[in-house]
Amino acid sequence: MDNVPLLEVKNLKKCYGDFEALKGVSYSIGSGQMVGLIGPNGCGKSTMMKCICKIHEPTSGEIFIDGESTKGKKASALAKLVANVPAESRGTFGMSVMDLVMLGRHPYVDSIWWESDDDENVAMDAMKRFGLDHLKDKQLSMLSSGEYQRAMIAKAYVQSPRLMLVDEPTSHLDMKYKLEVMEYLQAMVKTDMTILVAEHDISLMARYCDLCIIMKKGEIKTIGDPKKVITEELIEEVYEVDARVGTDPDGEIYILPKRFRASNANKF
Ligand SMILES: Nc1ncnc2c1ncn2[C@@H]1O[C@H](COP(=O)(O)OP(=O)(O)OP(=O)(O)O)[C@@H](O)[C@H]1O
Repeated sequence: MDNVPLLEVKNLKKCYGDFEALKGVSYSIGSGQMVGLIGPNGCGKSTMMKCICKIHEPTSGEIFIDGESTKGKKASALAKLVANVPAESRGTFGMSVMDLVMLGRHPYVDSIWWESDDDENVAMDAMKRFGLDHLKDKQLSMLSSGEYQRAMIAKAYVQSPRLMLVDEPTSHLDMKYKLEVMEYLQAMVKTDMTILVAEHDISLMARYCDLCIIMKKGEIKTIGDPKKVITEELIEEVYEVDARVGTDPDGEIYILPKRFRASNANKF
């Protein structure tokens, strides 16, 4: 099924009561791509991800992953296709890094037996890949934000999904760990996984994404190569700020916000 998109979203609508958070969104993306979901706070990025992994049921529309509709799919079957890394919100329960990563194997675990040695080997391999082996027994509550983010991504990785959804992975991280997380995501994309990542750091997205989906108020404004579609005009239209979009000597673009004209702070 070579021509089947890895993810196809067809006329997706999601309402919370009377409020339309997604207003009939359609797009498709291929496999082995890093796709950035970009847009202002509240534009519907997390809602989109929650509909794709069925944390929320869409109000209408349909989603296909690798040609299979998510409608009526059991959670365990869906979890073999799509893994979700939510925005950081730590539970306070006393789970270790190993416990968390092993949770990612649950779609593969027989309902009667506990995880097998194979599951444990997969988890250990993931912890090595993500530089977590020395933290195996550490409580999640004691991890730095960078370590926690790597642990969450390792948990999603051991699900062996075709599609990984990653919501604001770098929001608590310094510049070094932002780059590190993006490098890990890029390494997984090279194994033919598709990653849909929602992020507010547009310069980072422009650098790492093959494609970006720019949203505003529950709709898609544009989809395309970030180096082509991210312009000063687009930033002004979507974010209502003046910004400079420049190109560095390596050909990477960067975005420098300058002014929010309609800010209430002006009346302060
Ligand atoms: N469970 C919910 N019940 C009611 N309204 C919701 C719910 N979840 C989200 N919303 C609303 O839907 C809109 C989209 O929210 P969503 O979290 O998808 O935005 P977002 O683009 O991910 O924002 P951010 O960048 O701030 O994370 C917002 O107006 C939000 O208040």
